[in-house]
Amino acid sequence: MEVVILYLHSEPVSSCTIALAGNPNVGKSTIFNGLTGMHQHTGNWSGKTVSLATGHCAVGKHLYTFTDLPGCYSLHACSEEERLAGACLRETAPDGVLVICDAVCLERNLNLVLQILSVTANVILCINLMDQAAKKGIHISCSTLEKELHIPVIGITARRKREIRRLKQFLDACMFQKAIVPPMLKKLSEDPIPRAEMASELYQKAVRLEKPDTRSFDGTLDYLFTGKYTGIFCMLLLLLCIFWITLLGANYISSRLHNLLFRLEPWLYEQFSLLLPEKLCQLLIQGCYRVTAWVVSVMLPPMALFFPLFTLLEDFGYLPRAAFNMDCCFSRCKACGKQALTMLMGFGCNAVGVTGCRIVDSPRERLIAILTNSFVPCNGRFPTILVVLVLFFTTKKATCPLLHTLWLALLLTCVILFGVLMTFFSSWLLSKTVLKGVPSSFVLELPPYRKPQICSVLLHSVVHRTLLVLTRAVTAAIPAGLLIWLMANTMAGGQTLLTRISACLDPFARLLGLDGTILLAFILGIPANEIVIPIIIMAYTSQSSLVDFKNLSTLHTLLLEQGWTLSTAVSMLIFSVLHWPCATTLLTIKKETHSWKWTALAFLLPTCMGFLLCFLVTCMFYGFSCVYSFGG
Ligand SMILES: Nc1nc2c(ncn2[C@@H]2O[C@H](COP(=O)(O)OP(=O)(O)OP(=O)(O)O)[C@@H](O)[C@H]2O)c(=O)[nH]1
Ligand SMILES: [Mg+2]
Repeated sequence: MEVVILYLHSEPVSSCTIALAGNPNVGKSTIFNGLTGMHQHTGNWSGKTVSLATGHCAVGKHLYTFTDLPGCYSLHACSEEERLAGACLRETAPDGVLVICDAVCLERNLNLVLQILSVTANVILCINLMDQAAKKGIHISCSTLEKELHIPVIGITARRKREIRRLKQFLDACMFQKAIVPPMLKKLSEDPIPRAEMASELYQKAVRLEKPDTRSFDGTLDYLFTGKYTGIFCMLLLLLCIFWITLLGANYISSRLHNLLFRLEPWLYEQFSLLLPEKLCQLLIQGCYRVTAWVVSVMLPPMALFFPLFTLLEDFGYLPRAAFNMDCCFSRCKACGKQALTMLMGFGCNAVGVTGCRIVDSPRERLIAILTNSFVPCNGRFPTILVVLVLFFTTKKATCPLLHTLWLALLLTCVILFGVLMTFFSSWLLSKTVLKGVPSSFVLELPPYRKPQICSVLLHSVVHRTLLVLTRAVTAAIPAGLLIWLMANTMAGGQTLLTRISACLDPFARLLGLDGTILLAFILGIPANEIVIPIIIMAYTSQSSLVDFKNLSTLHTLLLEQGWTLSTAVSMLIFSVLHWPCATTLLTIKKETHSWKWTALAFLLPTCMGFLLCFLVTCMFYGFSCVYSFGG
């Protein structure tokens, strides 16, 4: 067969659309972010991108619109992501398709390239991860592939900025040249068996292996991280380390930030009082500002540390190994092992975890994953859990701060494990009742370990992820602060409105080992969980606005005065893990399930379980106290 490469020059147009397609985890979103300056989620595991994202970039005289597609192994829709990617390529017919391949496993990736060629000829092939291939002694000849496939081919390392610039220039040079794919090649690409043979043939021609890939390092790590006994142990150890480092750092930053923000308050009050009436000043400063300052000082430091540490593990390729370790537990609950990944995403933010459930293919299992995502506490619930742990489960005078934080991290790990166990239990419960069915089989790809990009992880996690969550929390805190202030300052029948509502809720809350104020704080905390503790403090104090307790022991005394006991603290911990999801998560659940019925179940399931467990624990404490007093 005579090979003729023919690029037809078409009329230059000022704008064009390019879809980024490829197998999962080959660096499509990394390239998309590099080209458009956007911040799509990247990480070393398959299936992060679950919906289409669009971004723009100008090169020379042309404006390009890029679409980041979910990763797919084939265009024949087996999963929701594959259906979405296939539909985008076939139906929206972009001006060009930039197919990204992983240089380390090119043969498998070429199969999709050939399949895309049977749909469109406007294909540009980008072989990414050339740095990883070079490390493994894999040499790829782009010119051979160009000659064989009749399309432009470029090899890059997307993590390097200059390589992205090179890709832009390359795209601009090729986009307005139309490649003619020989009909023979197109025809062969349509049939799966000849296509696989052709992919293998192409691979043999274009790839030269310098040394055999022994993978000893990856093998040893996998032996540890996925071993029958060592896997779970390593997982717990890593979780403990993450919490320990987070708590150590957060303690220090939090207290400094707290001092700074609360020192600023009198000055702000003075400035505002020059311009506004006194009541309005109180509303703005003692209402909005105090709650916001609390949320920022308590929430920002742990998030700014937890997110980067978690992302480093994600970038390294650990997350799918953790999912692998938890797979058998999920399959025993008749749920999908991929749910472990969405559960891990839920630690950062339950709303993100719920959207991530799109990676679960079976609709039944996806619903289970969505409904149980809020059983693991998100970052917003950590402050409440931490305050209770510090006040009721640690010694007041810590001789060694390092050990004290380690003990606290251990307790926090136990609370998280409780959340994980409840996820297993509720998944099992759902699969035995409203969502009966057999667990589907699925393939979870364990990616190779990759060195994390420390700088970009820090930048991405701190600047984008942390600020995003914080902005959301602050947006909820400001109106909540306003509402709390108004309730605490509106008198009804000789009592403040806040006190009256707490009194109404009190009898029911007592059954759960809590009190009316705590229950009200959780209800008012629906917009953002992190404002629960500030509301409790405010309601407990006789002052008309949120107090700034100078240190935690002042708070401890305040809580003891209000009748808090060990039973209250345990119920508080249980209820912090098991209660309704926040407003953002509920809206996301509605968006994902398109059903108010499932959204209501997502609200009721953790709430009812929380009520039940709190009630049982309270009965137990009551029983113990009766026996003790009888014995005494
Ligand atoms: N070493 C190295 N790592 C890279 C390169 N390009 C991407 N990565 C890493 O590969 C991982 C996957 O990148 P993503 O951009 O999330 O991949 P994706 O194809 O969008 O993945 P899905 O959305 O899950 O299909 C990330 O950890 C990136 O940091 C590269 O050129 N070299
Ligand atoms: Mg992606």
